[in-house]
Amino acid sequence: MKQYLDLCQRIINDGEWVNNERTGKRCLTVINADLTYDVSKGEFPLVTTRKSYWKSAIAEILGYLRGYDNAADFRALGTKTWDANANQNDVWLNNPYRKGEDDMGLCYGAIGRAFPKPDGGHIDLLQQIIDDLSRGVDNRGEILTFYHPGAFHMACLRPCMYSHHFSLLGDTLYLNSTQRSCDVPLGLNFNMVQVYVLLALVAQITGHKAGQAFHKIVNAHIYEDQLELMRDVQLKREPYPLPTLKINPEIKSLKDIETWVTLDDFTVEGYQCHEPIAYPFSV
Ligand SMILES: Nc1nc(=O)c2c([nH]1)NC[C@@H]1CN(c3ccc(C(=O)N[C@@H](CCC(=O)O)C(=O)O)cc3)CN21
Ligand SMILES: O=c1ccn([C@H]2C[C@H](O)[C@@H](COP(=O)(O)O)O2)c(=O)[nH]1
Repeated sequence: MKQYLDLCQRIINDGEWVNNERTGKRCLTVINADLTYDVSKGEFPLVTTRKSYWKSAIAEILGYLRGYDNAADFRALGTKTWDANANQNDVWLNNPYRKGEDDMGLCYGAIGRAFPKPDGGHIDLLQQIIDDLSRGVDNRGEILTFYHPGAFHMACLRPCMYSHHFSLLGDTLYLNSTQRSCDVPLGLNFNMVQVYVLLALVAQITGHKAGQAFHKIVNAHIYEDQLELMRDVQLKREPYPLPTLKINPEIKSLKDIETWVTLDDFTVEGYQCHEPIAYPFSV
């Protein structure tokens, strides 16, 4: 929690104003932040200085792991977070590749579960990683990437947290996740939860202990219409102790994640938080 609040404060103290063409808004911006979550110690990084919708965050990462490319599928899992990007952005609405209502196009899991090969066909990057890790192999390139510049024109948004690199040391699994662009008041709330859950889940289904997750953020920003709420409300609050996350131990394979896992398989214990803050969202 401290590392999150420190980053927010750093943006306010040292950030520079940058015009963003896509959203038409200015963002107070810093470059480079490194956050660490110790999954082995159960340090679940849930923001306590406002109500944080952790179920929505877990639904997003489950949808990515399932290879979803449609906001309706994300809603069925329990999150509306893709509705706006799929259905309210004029550039995407006028894109000839958009397949209709709720389509997100070729991004996130739609790439990671079926990465197009230059010589034809696809690779299921996640399945390959799970297979390797399950037999104790780390080939030093266990990288789940959602980043495919050749598909950007066929997607509603480029992936923000675009790479997840798993490593095995003995029987402990580590994760390095990289994010190119980060909406600190809204997105990062979710992204911290997602990095933690990704390591915990993959460790569980591949039969390893979870170690640390390292989260690298390149462009960390606060939109101009979010600044006052962050500076004058959220940062004035004292954080509470971190809660803990429990994952159903019956989740044992990628197939389980793809077929029957729901948000009921995740519980958060001891979550004490301040009042919600409704930050404006930029489409
Ligand atoms: N500008 C922007 N920021 C983001 O964080 C973001 C995008 N766009 N587009 C793609 C995804 C969608 N994500 C989202 C979208 C909406 C919320 C949001 O509205 N959160 C509210 C309510 C959450 C709820 O009720 O489930 C929040 O208070 O956290 C958060 C993350 C993260 N990403
Ligand atoms: O997981 C996510 C997804 C998106 N974001 C934020 C970061 C930016 O504010 C926007 C994306 O805009 P770009 O113009 O494509 O950078 O969404 C996030 O923080 N976390």
